[in-house]
Amino acid sequence: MTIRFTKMHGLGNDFFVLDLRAQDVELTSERILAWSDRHRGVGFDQLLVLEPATQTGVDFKYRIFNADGSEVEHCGNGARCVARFAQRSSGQSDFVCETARGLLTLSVLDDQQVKVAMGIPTFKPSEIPFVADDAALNYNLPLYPDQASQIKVGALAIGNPHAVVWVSSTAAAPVEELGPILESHPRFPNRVNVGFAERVDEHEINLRVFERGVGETEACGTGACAAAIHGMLTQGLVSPVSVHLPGGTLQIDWQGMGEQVIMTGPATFVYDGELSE
Ligand SMILES: N[C@H](CCC[C@H](N)C(=O)O)C(=O)O
Repeated sequence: MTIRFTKMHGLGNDFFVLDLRAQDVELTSERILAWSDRHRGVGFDQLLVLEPATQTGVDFKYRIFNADGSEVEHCGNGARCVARFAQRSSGQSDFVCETARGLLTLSVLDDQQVKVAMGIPTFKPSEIPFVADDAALNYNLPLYPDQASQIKVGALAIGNPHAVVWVSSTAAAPVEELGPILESHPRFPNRVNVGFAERVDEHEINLRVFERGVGETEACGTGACAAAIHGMLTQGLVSPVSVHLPGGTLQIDWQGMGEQVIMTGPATFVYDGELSE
């Protein structure tokens, strides 16, 4: 059989876009892992799947799988890419898509940047999920079972779980060392995306993200939202916040608790491909 896909990226966070509204392909772990392999397959950080909408007033369903095959709740860079992907075939510029954790509103702007209403962030431990008696802006997390060393983290969810660590320099941040430890920390029962953020000024931060199920990526849209939001609450950041990631910059707007967080940034087509299986 021939499987049609499109390679895209959001600031270097790269995707395999599969439109199952137009073809019938069974998604198995074996297939996802084979496709994500950067040496034997196509290679990607996430697989983005479009499926027919299951509710009225929605344009399509949007599912996300990490390179390790895990299905997850949200992908911000991916949302911008599926908006431009859907625009290419429909001519529409505004979409409502359903995800595992709710509805997203996507708008392709005249300059081909994409604006996404990413949902309402939560700090409730049970909704992240994160093991804690009460919600707090920061937690002192023992890094190892011996409790010898602790690290101060913020914990919140943008549909998907995020830990935020503030550092003096993202360039010198221990991403490779602490990323995997925090990603699989027992206090995050579903694992977690780990952001290392540096405050530049009240409207700018630098950010590197060790993503759950992938490792460090060039950019992370939900991670940018999580760091900007946490920074507005604890680092004196003021909306809008420009988040500088290794792959480029995203703009994050947020007006406070209970409000949608809005992300704006690019989405890029790389090529259309076919796999024969
Ligand atoms: N690794 C994430 C999913 C992709 C998020 C990221 N690529 C984005 O742009 O938000 C997770 O396991 O929740």
